[in-house]
Amino acid sequence: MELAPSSASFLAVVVAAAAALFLATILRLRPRSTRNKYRLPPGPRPWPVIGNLNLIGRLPHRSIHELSKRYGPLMSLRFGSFPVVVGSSVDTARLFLRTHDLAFIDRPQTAAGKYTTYNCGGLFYQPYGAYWRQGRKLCQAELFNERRLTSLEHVRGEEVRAMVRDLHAAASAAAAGCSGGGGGGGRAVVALKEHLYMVNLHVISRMLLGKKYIVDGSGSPATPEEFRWLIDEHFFLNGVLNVADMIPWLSCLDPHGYIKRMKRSAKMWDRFLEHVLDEHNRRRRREGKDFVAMDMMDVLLELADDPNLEVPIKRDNVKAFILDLMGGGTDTSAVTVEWAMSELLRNPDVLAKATEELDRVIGQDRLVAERDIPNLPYMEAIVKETLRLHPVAPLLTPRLSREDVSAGGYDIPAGTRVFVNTWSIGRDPAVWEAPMEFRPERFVVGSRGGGVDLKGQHFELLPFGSGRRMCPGMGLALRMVPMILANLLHAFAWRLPDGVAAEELSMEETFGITVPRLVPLEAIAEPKLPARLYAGP
Ligand code: HEM
Repeated sequence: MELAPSSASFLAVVVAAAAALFLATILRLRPRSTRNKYRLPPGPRPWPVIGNLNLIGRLPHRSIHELSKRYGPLMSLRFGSFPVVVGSSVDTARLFLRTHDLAFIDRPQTAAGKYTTYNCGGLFYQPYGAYWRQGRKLCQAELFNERRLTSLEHVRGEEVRAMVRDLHAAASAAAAGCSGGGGGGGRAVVALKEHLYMVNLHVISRMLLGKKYIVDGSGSPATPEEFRWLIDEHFFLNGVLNVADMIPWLSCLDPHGYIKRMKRSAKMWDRFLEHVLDEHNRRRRREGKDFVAMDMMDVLLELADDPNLEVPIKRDNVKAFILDLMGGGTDTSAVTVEWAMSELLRNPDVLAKATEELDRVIGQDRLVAERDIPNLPYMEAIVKETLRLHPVAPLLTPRLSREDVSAGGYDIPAGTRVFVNTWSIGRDPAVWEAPMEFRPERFVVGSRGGGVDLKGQHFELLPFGSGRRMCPGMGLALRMVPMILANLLHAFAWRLPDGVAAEELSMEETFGITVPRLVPLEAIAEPKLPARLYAGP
């Protein structure tokens, strides 16, 4: 939800003009009735037209965190025409996501949903109802159940080994001065995020589409670079605070140019998805009666032909579904591992302990396999600690109340946008000792947080949300993130480029639907295992 500086000044002009023009009328027409009829949670007084948008900065979770300190853990805001409620404590998170789960299960419909996901045709923007339930069931049955995930362990193993191979090649090239090295004094400086994107993209691509589509020379309509840009753009546009969503009469002006960008990104996605869909349809036609569905796209296309389906699936729904899952499966885990590596490079003691655990459990003559993860408790604690301080979606993703609800002594009217600030909860000194310190030890069995998991049952740690709408990809993410991280640490010795002190490493964030590092992490990777282990799958 970022307001770019130029857009912000344009917004200021529009808003000032609008406010001046409409002030008198609006003040008369202001929804006093809402305030009178409902006992809303406390919050700052909204301005006409803009509501409290003037209080929300470049990083909304931080602005909202500051406001919550003043107005309390259950707070009312107004974004343009829409009422907003924010929960910033364990108790309010429980109210929204467990006690009243069904009342807050919808999502607001936005321009991004309309333009970038086939008119909200996938899972993410879908209102609660038969179609959404059918989609979630399908995900569980075809992709994310334990049996299916286990059967695809070899796919994840191969792609992680390929990532280690590619990183080794990039590090060697950088060390030899052949590519974007520099700053490492002849050492191997690598841009980690690119590798993290690709490993996640390849895994989700093989799971959904049966093969890797985004590889050079594959005939795909998008190159790896274009696709990475497309995913970044998609996540930015779907998280951005688009003022036109909040002040509907501004939407025809498209004040920030976001809608134009959404249409452009949608076109590129569509070209890619049509290519994949056509390829799948050709095999179906070729194989006729012998056709067997091999991947999620096949399953969806078969369902699209099924006249008995509870809610019909159309071609655009197939594409929207795949798009939501490809986006969800690529960016989130990459962002998490990049934050984990940033924290480890800032905390050499933690890095040393993680390395010691890997050396002891895995040894020096193999890479880490998925089945090793349960034997690496410190690694698991690092993942939890990373997601506590750097939840990928700090405000979860916006929910919408379907009915009037009384919660925590206040009223929350139907149609209110609801956020849970997990970023605040992760920093709450009433919940966490020394909350600003990166201390995985707090999650090790026997310590106070030893029993806290991140699967939506413990409201102090909710990176995947909780309740019926929580992340369906959690099982995959909890396999990918520790597996990638463990192999990065086991296969390479890492340090910051020469001249960058640990305490100087920037930890600035940028905001979209996920919150990645503002500046991609660059670090020196030195191989430390026998050469044959870098040969790839
Ligand atoms: C570290 C990794 C991940 C994190 C932290 C994460 C987090 C989240 C969160 C917070 C939500 C919103 C939940 C809510 O509204 O309460 C969500 C929704 C979603 N996630 Fe994830 N996610 C991750 C990985 C994945 C993966 C790997 C996939 C798919 C392959 C995925 C697919 C989705 C989808 C489709 C939704 C929308 C579900 C719906 O609205 O019904 N996510 N995720």
